[in-house]
Amino acid sequence: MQTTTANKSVFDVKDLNLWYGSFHALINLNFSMYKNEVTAIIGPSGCGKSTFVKTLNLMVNMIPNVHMSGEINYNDKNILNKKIDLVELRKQIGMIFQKGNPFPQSIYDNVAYGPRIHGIKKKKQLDEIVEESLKDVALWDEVKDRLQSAALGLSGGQQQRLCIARALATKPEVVLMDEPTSALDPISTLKIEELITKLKEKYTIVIVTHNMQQAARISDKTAFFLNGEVVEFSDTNQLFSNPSDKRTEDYITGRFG
Ligand SMILES: Nc1ncnc2c1ncn2[C@@H]1O[C@H](COP(=O)(O)OP(=O)(O)OP(=O)(O)O)[C@@H](O)[C@H]1O
Repeated sequence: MQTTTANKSVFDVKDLNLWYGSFHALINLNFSMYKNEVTAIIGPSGCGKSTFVKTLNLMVNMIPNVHMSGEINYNDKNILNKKIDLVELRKQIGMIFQKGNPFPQSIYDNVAYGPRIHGIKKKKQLDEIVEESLKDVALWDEVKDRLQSAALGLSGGQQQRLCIARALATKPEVVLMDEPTSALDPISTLKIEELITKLKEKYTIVIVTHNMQQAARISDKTAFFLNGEVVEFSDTNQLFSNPSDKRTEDYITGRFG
C-alpha cells in the first residue's frame, strides 16, 4: 500500500472488523484518510463500501446485531472505545446519501435545520450560515430569491447540492458521501464533482463511488474493497496507472464487477 501525503491523518483505521450477526462484512481494515484530501472507496456491489463509510460516523450503531472490533481513530481518539457523544460526532462528520433527501420544508429551513438543533436561534446568524453554505455549494445565485420556496421543487442536482449545503451548515470537518451522483444526470454529476474538488480546500471528504472515472478524476487516494477486505489502498494515480494487486487490475480494467 503506497501513499504519499503531507497532510495529517483525520481517520486511522486499525484492524477494523464488522459483523452483521454472524456475517463478517468488514475484515481487518487498515488504512488512513487525510485532511483536505478526497479518499475514494471503490469496489463491486456488496463488498462493504457503504458499511465502511457508515462506521466512520457510527451510523452502523443504529443497525441491530452489528458488532465491531479494532479501532477507528478520529483525530487520534478511538471512537469505538469511548463513550462518544454521537450528536457532536455527527456534527463534525456530515453525511450525504445517494439521493438528495431534502426535508419537505423550505430551502432556508433545510439549511438552517442543523444549526438550529445545535442551539443557534438568532435570525441574523442563521441568515449568514444559510448564505455561506449555499455559496459553498454554488447554489446561492440559483435560489437566493426563493429561499422560502419548497426544497422539493428543486431539480435532482439542486436537491443534492442543497443536501450538501445542509451538511456543511453545521461546520463539519469531514463530509462522507455515499454514491452522491449515482442518481444524477451527467451535467449535475459534473457540477458535484467540481464542487467536491473545491470543498476539499476546507473539508476532508470520503466518497463511495461505483464510477471509476469519477474516482480517478476527483480523489487523492483510493481504497479498493473486495469481499469486505481492502485489497489495495494508495495514491489514486498509482492505483489506476500501476496497481500492485492483480485483483485491482482486473477490477479497474472491467474484468469483473
Ligand atoms: N443491515 C444489514 N444486515 C445484514 N447484512 C447487511 C446489512 N447491510 C449490508 N449487509 C451486507 O453486508 C455486505 C456489504 O454491504 P454494503 O451495502 O456495505 O456493500 P456495498 O459495497 O456498499 O454495496 P453496493 O455497491 O451494492 O451499495 C453485503 O453482503 C450486504 O448484503
